Amino acid sequence: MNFAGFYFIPGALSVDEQCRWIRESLMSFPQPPNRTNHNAIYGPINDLFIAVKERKVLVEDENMPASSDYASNGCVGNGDTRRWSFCEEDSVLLRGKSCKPVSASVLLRKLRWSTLGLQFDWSKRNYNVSLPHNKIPGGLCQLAKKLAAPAMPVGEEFHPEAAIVNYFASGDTLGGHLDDMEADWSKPIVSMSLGCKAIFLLGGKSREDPPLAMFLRSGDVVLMAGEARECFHGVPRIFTDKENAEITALELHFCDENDILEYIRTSRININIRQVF
Ligand SMILES: O=C(O)CCC(=O)C(=O)O
Ligand SMILES: [Fe+2]
Repeated sequence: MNFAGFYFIPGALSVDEQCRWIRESLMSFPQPPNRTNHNAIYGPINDLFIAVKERKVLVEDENMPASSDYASNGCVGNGDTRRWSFCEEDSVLLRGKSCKPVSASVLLRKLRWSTLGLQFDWSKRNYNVSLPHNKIPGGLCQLAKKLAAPAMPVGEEFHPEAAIVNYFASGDTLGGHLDDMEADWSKPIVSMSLGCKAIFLLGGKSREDPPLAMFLRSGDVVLMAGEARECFHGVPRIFTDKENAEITALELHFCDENDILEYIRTSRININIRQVF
């Protein structure tokens, strides 16, 4: 099989870099205008990770009028009716809400993806350039340019325009797929692995081609360019048990940050960065 354009760079990220991008993936990447899998149900959610630390719950408030005034109060909106907000769990019990509150920690556990830069529309499977968005954060942009260099056509520079952050909890998988919504396949996808070890399968151009299996550990980077852009790939398994997760260095780093520590012990984060046009 032809795997030209596939690069596996083990240990490309230092432990400090891994910790930085894990922290950003939890605290800043899910922030609006970036969208997450929770948008479809709750609208944009602000400061999810702070709400986890503060043990808050998200509740629906039918009486809350549609108003941008509420945004500054940490309330969140669904479309143009701002109905969901983080509250203290006790205050919800006192108010006797009919709607079941959802704890911020459950929402964090169920966070499956967030999108940075140009927003990917999963329902239409394309980039929706009309959705509000920020540029890819500067530090991530610089890192992606540096990492992409070996897979770039001579004399060209990688321009990161969009990124998808995948969050894997124990038991989560990513089925075999192609990333074919970008205009220019000669540019690589830069894919960073953080947290628990995973199995990555790199198949061929047909779903029937038997895949090559490899482990991806925290700090490993994969580049997919050229021929490899046309190869099916997926993540059938992550390892969350102590012996196989291989995250001891991360655990030591996060020993004073209990919420991150608890999260990463049973999770994998993948950040993949793309040039769209
Ligand atoms: O999680 C990974 O390593 C791969 C992610 C991926 O293929 C994707 O998001 O398109
Ligand atoms: Fe992919």
